[in-house]
Amino acid sequence: MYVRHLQLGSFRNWERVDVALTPGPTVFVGRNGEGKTNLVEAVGYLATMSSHRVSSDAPLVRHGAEQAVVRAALRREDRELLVEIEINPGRANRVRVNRAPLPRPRELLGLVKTVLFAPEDLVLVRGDPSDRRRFLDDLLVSRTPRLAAVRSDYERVLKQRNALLKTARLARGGALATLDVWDGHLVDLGSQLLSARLRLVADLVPHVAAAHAQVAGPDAPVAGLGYTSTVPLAGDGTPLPAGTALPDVAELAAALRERVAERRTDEVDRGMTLVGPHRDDLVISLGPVPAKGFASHGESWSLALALKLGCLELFRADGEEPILVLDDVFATLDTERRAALAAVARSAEQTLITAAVLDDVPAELRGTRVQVAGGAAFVVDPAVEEVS
Ligand SMILES: Nc1ncnc2c1ncn2[C@@H]1O[C@H](COP(=O)(O)OP(=O)(O)OP(=O)(O)O)[C@@H](O)[C@H]1O
Repeated sequence: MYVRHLQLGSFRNWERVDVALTPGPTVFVGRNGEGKTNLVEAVGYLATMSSHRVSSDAPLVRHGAEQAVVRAALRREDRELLVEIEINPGRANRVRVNRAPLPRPRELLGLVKTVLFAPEDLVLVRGDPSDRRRFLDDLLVSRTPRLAAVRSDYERVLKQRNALLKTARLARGGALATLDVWDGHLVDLGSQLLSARLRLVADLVPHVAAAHAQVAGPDAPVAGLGYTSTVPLAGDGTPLPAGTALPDVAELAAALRERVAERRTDEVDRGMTLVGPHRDDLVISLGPVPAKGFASHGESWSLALALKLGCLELFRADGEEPILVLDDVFATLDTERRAALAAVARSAEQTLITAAVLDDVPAELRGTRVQVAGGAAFVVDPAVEEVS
């Protein structure tokens, strides 16, 4: 899949911009603050309907405007796909696909596949569990779009249940009867989400390990993934060996139900839901030790990159070719890692790269260049450049 044309209106610093794109690598180059990342952020938004840099939509709308528009013509095999998104902070976004409005914007999720690697991804290794949960859930939804509803329903149930627990605490247990109903929803949706995450982590393990060996070299310790949960699981938090047998949804639901019952008094005391996938974590390890708190800066970078390249290979194993986005990453990588990433970037159907300094980008990726300057983005014709 590749973006053939990108048009933005009132998105970040762009009042209006139109860029025609081609398959293969494209480098967006320009001085700091010209809007290069904003362009690729919009491409990422097509896939996840969220930004890789901020957690809400408001900063995406140009100062002084009410809404932002992202419009992209994509090509997937021989088919054209036109995606139009109106970003309306504080109100529902509106999405059209091939000019037909989608009843629910989230129906877009899964249609456009991207793998985006950016400096922000260091939080996957060093950040909070919520950063890793978001990574897992975005990937889940992209691979299995029906899980978008499970994810958002779970979040809604959690909110309602937390509100009820707070009331229960204040009213000294008065609202507990209603809590049983919410427990049922929590268990039903939570076990589906948990099961899907465990499956996803198991599927990712071999791809991340292979990508890490490619990026960090064959002598580096093996990168592993595990999952730690508020629901007791066999081997909790330890790296999942390839081919691990996973519990099914019914087993997870029974375990979650039991745990919810055990923690009820604590939950009422604290006025919040203490059990469920919203408290879980993806554990990334390097050899025998967890990466968080142990891995050096360079090792953390390699792991974050391996996670993203693992996603790319996972999509490929599903028969999909996602758009690869590399935002501002080459300048921070050493020679070996640059070469490893360049090899992957060349293999992708489309790779969109941003860089402030062209020389930081490996020469084999510099073919097509979009100069970003003074509120405009224009493709540089190498023939014209040679003459000038
Ligand atoms: N909502 C917004 N409205 C207007 N301008 C914005 C908005 N959000 C961000 N900007 C501006 O967009 C500009 C460009 O941001 P961007 O991160 O894309 O730069 P860049 O070209 O990738 O720079 P760098 O090389 O430093 O990474 C910044 O000057 C920022 O202030």
